[in-house]
Parts: sequence; C-alpha cells; structure tokens
Amino acid sequence: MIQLNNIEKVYRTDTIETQALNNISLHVQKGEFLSIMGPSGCGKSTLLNLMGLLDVPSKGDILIDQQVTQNMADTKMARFRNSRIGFIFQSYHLINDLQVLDNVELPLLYRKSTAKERRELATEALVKVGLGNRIKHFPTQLSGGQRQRVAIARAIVGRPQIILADEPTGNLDSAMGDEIMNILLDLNKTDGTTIVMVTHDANMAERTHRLVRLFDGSQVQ
Ligand SMILES: Nc1ncnc2c1ncn2[C@@H]1O[C@H](COP(=O)(O)OP(=O)(O)OP(=O)(O)O)[C@@H](O)[C@H]1O
Repeated sequence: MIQLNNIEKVYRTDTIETQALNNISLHVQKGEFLSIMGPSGCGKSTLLNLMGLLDVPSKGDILIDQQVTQNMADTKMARFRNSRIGFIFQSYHLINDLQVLDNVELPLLYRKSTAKERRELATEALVKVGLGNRIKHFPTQLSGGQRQRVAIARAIVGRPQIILADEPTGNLDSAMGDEIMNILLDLNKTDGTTIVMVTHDANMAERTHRLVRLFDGSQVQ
C-alpha cells in the first residue's frame, strides 16, 4: 500500500544542512496498522509527511497503491492525496470558527459532491466516532478527546484507504487516549483502513500490528 525505497530527506537552510532521514526502506501492507516510535527529532514526522505526500524526499521513491508519486504534477498529487489519505494531528488542526459539521465537510469540498451529500457523509462520520449529538458545536466547546474525534471524522469522511496519524493521543489523558486508540483500531479492523501512527506511547504501539523504531533518521527496528 505504501512503499518507500531508499528514502533520504535533507533539510537545507542558508547555513545548515540537516539529514532528517537516512536510507529508509519500508513497505506498509494494505490493512496493516503500523506504529513509528523514536526520540524527539529522529525524523518521525518527516517520514509521515513524506508518506502523506505533504513533502518530497531528497532521494528515493515513494509508491502509494503501486503508483510512483515523485513526478506527479502538483494538482494531480493533491487530488491523489485527497482521495486516498486522511490525516490526524496531535493538536487536531480544526478551524475554531466553523461548526463541527462544517469542519468535517472540508475535505469533501474538493470533490464533486452536492451540499446534501457532504452533509450526509459528514454526519455519518461524526456518528461513527460517537459525536452525532455535537454537530452544531464549535471546536472550542468540546473536550480534547472530542476534538480529536472530530479530527478523525474529518480524516475518514472521504473514505480514504490510508490514515496517517501524528501522535493522535499526545495531548490527551490516558482514558481519552484509549478512546481514540479504540476508534483507530476499529477503523483498521472493520473497514480495513491502513494506518500509520507516530507515537511516544509504548502501550499504544503495542496494540498495533508492527512497530518501526527510528534513531537519528535511520531505522533501527
Ligand atoms: N522544515 C524543516 N527545516 C529544517 N529542518 C527541519 C525541518 N523539519 C524538521 N527538521 C529537522 O529534521 C529533524 C527531524 O525532525 P522531525 O520533526 O521529523 O522529528 P520528530 O521525530 O517528528 O520529532 P518530535 O518527536 O520532536 O516531533 C530534526 O532535526 C528537525 O530539526
């Protein structure tokens, strides 16, 4: 589903070069739930951003669903990303001025769907994460765990085959973190969604199929 071949990522500024990833080769199978762990600055978010086509590698190939991605034009890449990949971030990245339902509808605005279809799909996604009774709330009126559930609804509303989650439980207490983890496990098991999750929490990683450890930009396990 996601194939990385000999990936390197170097960030360059005027004065400094940072080798963020060094010769990473990794194959995430369809339906797999993979976690990525490692100390701060080891390249976890960089790796996730590359898998999500939010950034490009300095060297190496990335194939998603067997399609080579590096030479795709920007608009094709954006469409490809929007149709296949959902993102979840540690700090939710919701728009506070929009009601919950409107936040969840956002990814559908780039697709050919009617307002009614968008509303139905967003409501369905919110019901799935247990927030069918909060659709008219604003994000600031919700708890952290509820906000993350809205973010999950937004990630799944377009029915992506892949979910990339960057420390999705990092801002939550353990009970709320468990709730979020249960939703992700259920999506993986019931819908077969392929999930890659960055986490600092060994207990969360233990509940996934496989763990990849990074250290200083290299894979150590
Ligand atoms: N846009 C950027 N420009 C320059 N250097 C960057 C950039 N983004 C990340 N880096 C550097 O690349 C390395 C890897 O960063 P990355 O954010 O991938 O680490 P991480 O493992 O996700 O860290 P954390 O657990 O603290 O979030 C770090 O040394 C970081 O300083």
